[in-house]
Amino acid sequence: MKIAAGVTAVRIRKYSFETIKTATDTFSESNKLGGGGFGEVFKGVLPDKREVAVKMLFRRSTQGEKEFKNEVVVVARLQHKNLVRIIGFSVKGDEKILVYEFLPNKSLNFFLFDPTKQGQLDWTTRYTIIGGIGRGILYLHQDSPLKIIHRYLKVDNILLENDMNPKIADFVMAKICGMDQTTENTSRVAGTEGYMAPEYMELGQFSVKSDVYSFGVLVLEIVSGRRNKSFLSSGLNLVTYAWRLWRDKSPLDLVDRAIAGNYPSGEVTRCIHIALICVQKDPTDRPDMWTIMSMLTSNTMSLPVPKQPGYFIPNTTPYQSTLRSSSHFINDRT
Ligand SMILES: Nc1ncnc2c1ncn2[C@@H]1O[C@H](COP(=O)(O)OP(=O)(O)OP(=O)(O)O)[C@@H](O)[C@H]1O
Repeated sequence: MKIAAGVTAVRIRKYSFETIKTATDTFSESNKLGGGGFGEVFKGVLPDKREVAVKMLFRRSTQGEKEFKNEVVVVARLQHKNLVRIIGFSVKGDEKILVYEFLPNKSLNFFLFDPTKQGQLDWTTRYTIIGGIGRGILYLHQDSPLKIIHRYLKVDNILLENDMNPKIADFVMAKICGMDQTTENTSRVAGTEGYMAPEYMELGQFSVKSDVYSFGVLVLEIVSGRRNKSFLSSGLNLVTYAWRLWRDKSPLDLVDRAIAGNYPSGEVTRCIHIALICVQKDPTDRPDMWTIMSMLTSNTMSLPVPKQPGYFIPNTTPYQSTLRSSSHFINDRT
């Protein structure tokens, strides 16, 4: 398959199902890297000895084919240091498979939330990861041949290279928008609890600003080493907790104990400040990714005072929702 991407043509290969089956040792449990709402991921070795990650979409998923084509078409056209690279795909009947470059460090969650590995993420590494994710999103929103809203940003979808360079993965939910299009609506709200902007969960409205919201949550998680949804203290999640600390003028209480005392307080405070600007309730108050990146890279640019953050508790949803796993949220609105 050859798909034009701006001036560059991107080649992705179609593999036979047998090749993929052999590469993954018949999708063996020992090769399984993980799985979520849309499919399972296995490590594989191609006949040319290249290590790959093979994503097999769930067969019975009614959205399978659509999501599959979406991911192939979208990812094949994207080329950036902070986006995972697609190598090929395979289709056999109902089986739909995507083949990606393999990243040996797997995803950010394996480091961030594991007490034995958190220490490997010193502040400099965390700051570099934040910058890389931001550059990846900026490329999607503005610099790539297409304007793309990812809609599925979360630590589990941030893969890490050996040098800890982050790469955004999982484009099953990605949406290509017209360059002048600002907001879209969907009747099928899907994503991960804790990362979805309130207007997306409540009204099905998504835009680049809903990705900005997810970026803000990611930054708070990277700074604190805690998951937004699992961190509940007296009814607070990470976003509301960070906001309260900010208001009480003690934002640094948020910082992960694994890096206690080992960070530049000014830079960390600025990151928390920027994250709170990203998670503001009203999407029009959230700056675009270009402005966010300018804020991150300049120490002199003045930052607005963040307004109250937005968040949404799925249990209060007025319409039927389906949780495919504890955190995976799909909401078909009628
Ligand atoms: N290219 C890759 N290289 C190495 N590991 C990968 C790669 N792609 C995915 N993985 C690992 O497989 C796991 C499962 O991937 P998957 O895309 O199903 O993500 P998920 O976030 O767990 O699920 P979902 O996105 O469907 O909710 C990831 O968390 C990651 O650790």
